[in-house]
Amino acid sequence: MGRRAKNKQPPPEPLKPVKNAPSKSSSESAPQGKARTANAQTSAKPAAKRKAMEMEETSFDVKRPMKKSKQDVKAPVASGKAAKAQKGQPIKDELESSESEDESDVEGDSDGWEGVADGADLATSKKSLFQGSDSEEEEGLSALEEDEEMLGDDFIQGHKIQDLDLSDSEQDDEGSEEGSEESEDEDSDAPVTAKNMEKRSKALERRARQEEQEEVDEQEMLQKQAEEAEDAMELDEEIDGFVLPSAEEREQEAQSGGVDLAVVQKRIRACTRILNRFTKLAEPGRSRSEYVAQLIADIAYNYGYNQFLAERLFQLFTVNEAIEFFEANETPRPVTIRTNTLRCRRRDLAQALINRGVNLEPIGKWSKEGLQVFESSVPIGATPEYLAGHYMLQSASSFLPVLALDPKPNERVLDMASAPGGKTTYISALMQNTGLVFANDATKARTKSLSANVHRLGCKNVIVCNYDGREFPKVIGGFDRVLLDAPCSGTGVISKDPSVKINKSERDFVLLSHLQKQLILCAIDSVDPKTAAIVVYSTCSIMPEEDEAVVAYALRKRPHVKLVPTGLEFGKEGFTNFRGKQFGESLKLTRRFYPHVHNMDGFYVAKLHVGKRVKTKEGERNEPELTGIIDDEGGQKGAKKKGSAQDEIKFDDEADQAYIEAAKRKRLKQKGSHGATSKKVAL
Ligand SMILES: C[S@@+](CC[C@H](N)C(=O)[O-])C[C@H]1O[C@@H](n2cnc3c(N)ncnc32)[C@H](O)[C@@H]1O
Repeated sequence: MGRRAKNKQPPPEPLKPVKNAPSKSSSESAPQGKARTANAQTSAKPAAKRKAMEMEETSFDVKRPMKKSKQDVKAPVASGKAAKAQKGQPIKDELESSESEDESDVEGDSDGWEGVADGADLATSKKSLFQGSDSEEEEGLSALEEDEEMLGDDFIQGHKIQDLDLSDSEQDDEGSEEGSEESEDEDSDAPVTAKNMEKRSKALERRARQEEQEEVDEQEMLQKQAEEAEDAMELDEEIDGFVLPSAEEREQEAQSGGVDLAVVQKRIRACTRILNRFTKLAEPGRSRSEYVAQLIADIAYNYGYNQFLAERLFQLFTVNEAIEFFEANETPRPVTIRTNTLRCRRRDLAQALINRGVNLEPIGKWSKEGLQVFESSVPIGATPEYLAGHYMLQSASSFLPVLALDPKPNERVLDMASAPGGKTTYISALMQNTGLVFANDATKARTKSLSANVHRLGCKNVIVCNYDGREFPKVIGGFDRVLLDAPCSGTGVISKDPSVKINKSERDFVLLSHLQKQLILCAIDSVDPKTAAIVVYSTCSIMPEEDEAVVAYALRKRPHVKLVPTGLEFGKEGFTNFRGKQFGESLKLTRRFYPHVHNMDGFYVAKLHVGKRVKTKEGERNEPELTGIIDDEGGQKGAKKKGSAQDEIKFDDEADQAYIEAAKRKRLKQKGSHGATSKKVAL
């Protein structure tokens, strides 16, 4: 297939739960140590109807080089099929042949959306999709030359089908038919006349189609129920002779370097089932916590997490949901791009990319700029359109904080931690290149890619700067809006960066949470106190201590700040409490996004309204002390600059007392070894 790349996942369907088609790896064939599907039955098939509806709602007008008749247009509904049809084969044939070609590629095919191929295949595909995303011109140009060679008959044939799917005019026709449906139905008892004959026959056809669909739906439902009952029976049989290992046996197992993955996966299924129906299925005398401990240990082993993180993540969900979450982290999320509206319109970009052999469709009706790429015969990070700044490779979830921020033309906006600039350039575009965007990042090296993106996308209202975010508002303040897309642990993006599975410890979460608390207060203090100002706080972590705990802290420390609705149409409510920690009812207004629910990277978004400042009793601001810059990997990088705003800041939060003590001890120790040099604090 050469440079051809595939991304067969369904698009993000944030409004309805989405289950990823699981990787159907069998324990026999996968290599030892590689994470495997433990609970294939937890994944559901995506519904073709839903996809088709979404596509109709969000499709746009793309020119059709070879227009088809209206009948021809009816058949293809889902772009998974359209993707296959790129080679010019009739869609049905292509689907059939694809099923026989690749057995592992199954779930969802019958719905018109191909399931996800095995993890390794997708990982490779995704890599090739992104090839050249560093904007290396040479690679981009050679890719272009290859592309031009590819634009032959296949391209034109594929194009016909692609266009049919995306046609607006067809949609319009459908729309007008829909609109007249009611009146026709009302008249259905009236005698047939020459005048109403056509309408009546159309109405009958439509009704027949509807009934047919209902029948199909019912059949599918019955089939699903039967499958579930069968699965349940199989599972019950499987756990029939299941004996939970004792603590000693677990210990022995660990010392011997672990057991066969097939055994571990079987145990995961058994423990999940037992925990769901504990009183009926548990062994007498064994406690729930014993099963939970075994399940967490097995999850860590099967999916390759350290025990600490597996446990922390497990605690966020119900048992079944936890398995779905860990499973979802084993497959990449859909590849998405954002149209740079400063340079082009989405439909023109779509047309240009389709002409190059890219199969895509709108991301969903919640975004006017997003496109999901299903398949591409060219590296999506090196097309001429990419190099000309017509789009940004950007994950769907990272659109969300900017949508919540909702920047307006002519405003002054601060993007406090902005490199490499996905959100900055989006903000700039929404402001139509007016006003001012301060794009700051503490890591100098990263400001290079930030500047490059700002230039490539033609953002003329952006100023790039390189400060520790905690130096604001001393550097400059009075902003209308501030985005703090905070440095975080990345627990939401494990499918993208699997190193998170093993390189995070308790200490990282403590340090990050502390830095995030410092940054959010500085973000709040950087807005103009006289105007109705907005701060959006976001992370690509799903850990409450980096999300709700940080926002709750800011609300406590800044009584003039209130949470407001994010304005995002989907997402789960933020936690109001977690494992004994109370965050407050208003935290419901914040939003959580999960890979297994929304088919996006895990993300957290909170929108804060900053009112007039109230002085505390002491007439002082309560702010935490500086610690150091945390880089993307969560490592400590630097320290505060001498004489900066934070020199006077005192930290006084009881909740972090233990942390302060530890920091003091460390500082004293450092002083001992480096003399009196370190007024800079580096923990
Ligand atoms: C999640 S990334 C930001 C991604 C960016 N908003 C985007 O959309 O492309 C977090 C960024 O925070 C920066 N950072 C880390 N510590 C910082 C600090 N103390 N002040 C400002 N930025 C910081 C990192 O260099 C990193 O680029």
